[in-house]
Amino acid sequence: MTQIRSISLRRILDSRGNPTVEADVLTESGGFGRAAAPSGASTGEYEAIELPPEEAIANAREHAVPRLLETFADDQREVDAALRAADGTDNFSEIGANSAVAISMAAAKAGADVLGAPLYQHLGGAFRGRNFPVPLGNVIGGGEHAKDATHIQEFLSAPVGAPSVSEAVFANAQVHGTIGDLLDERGIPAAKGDEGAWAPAVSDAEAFEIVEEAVDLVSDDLGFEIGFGLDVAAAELYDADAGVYRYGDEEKTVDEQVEYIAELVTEYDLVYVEDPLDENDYEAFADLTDRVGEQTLICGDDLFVTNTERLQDGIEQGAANSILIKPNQIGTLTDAFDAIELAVENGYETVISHRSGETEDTTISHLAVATDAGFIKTGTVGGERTAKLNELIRIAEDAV
Ligand SMILES: O=C(O)[C@@H](CO)OP(=O)(O)O
Ligand SMILES: [Mg+2]
Repeated sequence: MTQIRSISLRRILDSRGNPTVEADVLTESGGFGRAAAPSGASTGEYEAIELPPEEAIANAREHAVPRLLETFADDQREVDAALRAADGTDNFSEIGANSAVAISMAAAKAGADVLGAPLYQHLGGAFRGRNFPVPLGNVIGGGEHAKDATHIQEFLSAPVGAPSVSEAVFANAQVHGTIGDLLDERGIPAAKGDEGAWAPAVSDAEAFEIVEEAVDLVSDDLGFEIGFGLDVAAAELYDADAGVYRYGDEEKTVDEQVEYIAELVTEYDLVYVEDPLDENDYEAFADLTDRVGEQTLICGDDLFVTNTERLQDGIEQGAANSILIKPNQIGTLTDAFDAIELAVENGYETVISHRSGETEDTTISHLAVATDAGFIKTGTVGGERTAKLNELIRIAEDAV
């Protein structure tokens, strides 16, 4: 029997040292699942609401747990519908998206446990694809993830030519290490940001130079293609009152920003550009996609927030050609699956992603394999990042 017998919720630490919600789900027959909510720093305006963990836990215990005890852990849609019904709002502001996503993911793991299947198999089923995602590895970053570093939030190594997941994961680590050496040679001290990427006090232009050199060196050494991409997180740079993007003292109009990104795509052969424009500017996203969408992936993170309605608007307007999927942005695995399905139907690439505040939870690795995602963005080094990368390596070994 997969009926849920009990749900325990507790506060645990995330990678920034902040409290977050962990859920344990136990079924009647002894199936067990445990999952924890991640947390963003550069959060999108339209994300589901994360409540202070104590409040989220108290509200979920009162409103959601009694309903969930009538559901079955292997019926993910039923579990997630019960979470939505218990919350009663569009954005999980009653029980908190942090409680919701932790319970949703823990229930999926309990369902898999009862069936004796790995999570990727339970979620993906017999007809899932046979591809593995390319890991996008954050190697230099700043923005909201590190003070006094680059304006662009993330420079992402993308080993698109790697023959296997394992080689791709190690390639990203080598790019990260090589950048450490290059910074050393230039006498640039660098601490690390929230996701383990180097956070040197260099200009964006110098970061481009260093990342390009590092991916070329590692690509030559390993003998397969490694490109790179960006998460601009442009909503954080955008000054809505003035209608300009601010890079420190320098500013760019919307048209200049589109031009700047299009030039970067061509100059560096970027394989991926996330949130190059503000989260409310579908039109500029469409303009940029029109210009460079054949050459690269233009990905909506804060733009779409894993939300099917916002993605539908983007599809209609031709804004972006890929979507970042973060289950905690929307609150449940069902909602994340629906967003993936809509994206795939419309030819949008999917990129499954971690948050800057993370735990050892590895659900996103399974989600990426289950849904045949083209990419997974989950950092390069640091225990909460390697937990997901190492799980990906294990899944690849298991799935052959
Ligand atoms: O912007 C992003 O894509 C994420 C993850 O890299 O950052 P955060 O979790 O802070 O929103
Ligand atoms: Mg982002």
